[in-house]
Amino acid sequence: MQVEQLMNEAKQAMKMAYVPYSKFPVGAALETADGAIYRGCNIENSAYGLSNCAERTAIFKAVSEGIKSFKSITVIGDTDGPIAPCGSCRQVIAEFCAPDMPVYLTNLKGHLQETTVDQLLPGAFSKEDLDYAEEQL
Ligand SMILES: O=c1ccn([C@H]2C[C@H](O)[C@@H](CO)O2)c(=O)[nH]1
Ligand SMILES: [Zn+2]
Repeated sequence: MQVEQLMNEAKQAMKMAYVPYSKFPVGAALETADGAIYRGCNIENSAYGLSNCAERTAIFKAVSEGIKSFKSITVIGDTDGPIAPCGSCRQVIAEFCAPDMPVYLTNLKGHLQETTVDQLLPGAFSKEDLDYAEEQL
């Protein structure tokens, strides 16, 4: 799918954000291997720490429906430059997406930064680390 279309999907998702505390809506559009789109928004809670980011909402929606193969993720917020995903989302993206998968970071001004999963979180802790430790037992 064209990046302009992905940005529009993410922008539509942003409208669904539940952000009474931060008033900072974020939207994400996760493109599956089959070309389907899972939208995600941030969903906050009065117990602030329970808030879920847009990126993780999109990924958890897809994974909960049995989809674990992805082509790209696009994230949008009303930031000065391209939005920066938080550390938790970088780790969750690294869990399900290939290191070379494109990540499109955007904002309402239309700025676009194309990066990759590995660039977002170099040296991510992963399942392979756990597998290795288990082999040593
Ligand atoms: O990439 C980002 C950055 C922030 N947030 C959310 C978390 C919280 O709801 C609000 C302010 O941090 O924005 C996201 O959803 N994605
Ligand atoms: Zn996050």
